[in-house]
Amino acid sequence: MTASRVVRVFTLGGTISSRGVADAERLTGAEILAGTGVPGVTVELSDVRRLPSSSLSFDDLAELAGRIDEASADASGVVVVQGTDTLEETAFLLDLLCAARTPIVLTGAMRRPGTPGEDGPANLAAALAVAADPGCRDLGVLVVFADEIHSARLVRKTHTTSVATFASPGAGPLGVVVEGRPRLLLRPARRVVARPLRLRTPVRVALAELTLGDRGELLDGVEDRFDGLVVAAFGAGHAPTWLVERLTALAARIPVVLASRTGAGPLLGHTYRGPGSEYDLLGRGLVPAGVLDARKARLLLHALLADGADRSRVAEVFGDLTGATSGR
Ligand SMILES: NC(=O)C[C@H](N)C(=O)O
Repeated sequence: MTASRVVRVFTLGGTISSRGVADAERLTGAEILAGTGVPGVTVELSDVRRLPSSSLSFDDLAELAGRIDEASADASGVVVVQGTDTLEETAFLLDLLCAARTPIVLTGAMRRPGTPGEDGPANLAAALAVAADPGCRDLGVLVVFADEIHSARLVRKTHTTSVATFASPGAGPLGVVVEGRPRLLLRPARRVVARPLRLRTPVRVALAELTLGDRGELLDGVEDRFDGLVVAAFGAGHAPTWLVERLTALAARIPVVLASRTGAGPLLGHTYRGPGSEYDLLGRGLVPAGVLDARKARLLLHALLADGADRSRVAEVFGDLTGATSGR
């Protein structure tokens, strides 16, 4: 008989814990997990927060990252149960902050407990199976939802209500869970950062999406209010010609990362060369987001600056993600 594997579960709240529509009607972790057993897996449970995921903070996640690393010393894996609204961001932030090599799996639900076809129990069971599987070590933080296994680096919430809301656009899931067993299709090449980052100092990083006819009013004074900026530009990294000087001036004051508002595909700086093209903007000191979408680029810039990175380190880390020439 094989020994049972221990999976440590941390709960933060979200729809999976919502008995009703009021915040006060949240279930405890034990209530969420009641009836969701996976053969051969022993669950150890900690209720950490009971919040809608839109109200989770960097401090909440930094504390959780410490607890995950501690728990990973003697558990086979970790499951974080939370709301889906910010799950694509919390997963990636934990990926940057955690040292653990055991599986760290985030999951939640789109349908409240007790509603027809509630998805919480199935998502939880699949997450526990992945967290307990030694074959899922060293994959970075994972999101398991609707029987798919996604990399924190690529996953996005793509639908307001669908139970199949999580997808990795342009890449697809790393694997699937079939009849309770994880099946990996791909392995990520390597970690985004070689060592875990620490949120040592408070920083502010803004994300500004460019839109048709944008005159850039939202960029006014950004350099005085924020320590860094991510611009979600058009297509493969394009801005209107009239914003080029403004973006150049901003990049001279604070790190400015150039990402795409499309939400998928790399930003490498290889296509157009005219004014406002990504080639032009990267030559003016903006840093390419590479394979990261704008939200994840914002989290990486935030974590790097909070860890004490200077501009050259920021350019180096993002440059490594692109394999392309990074900004000055
Ligand atoms: N499906 C969910 O969990 C959404 C919820 N509002 C949350 O993110 O907390």
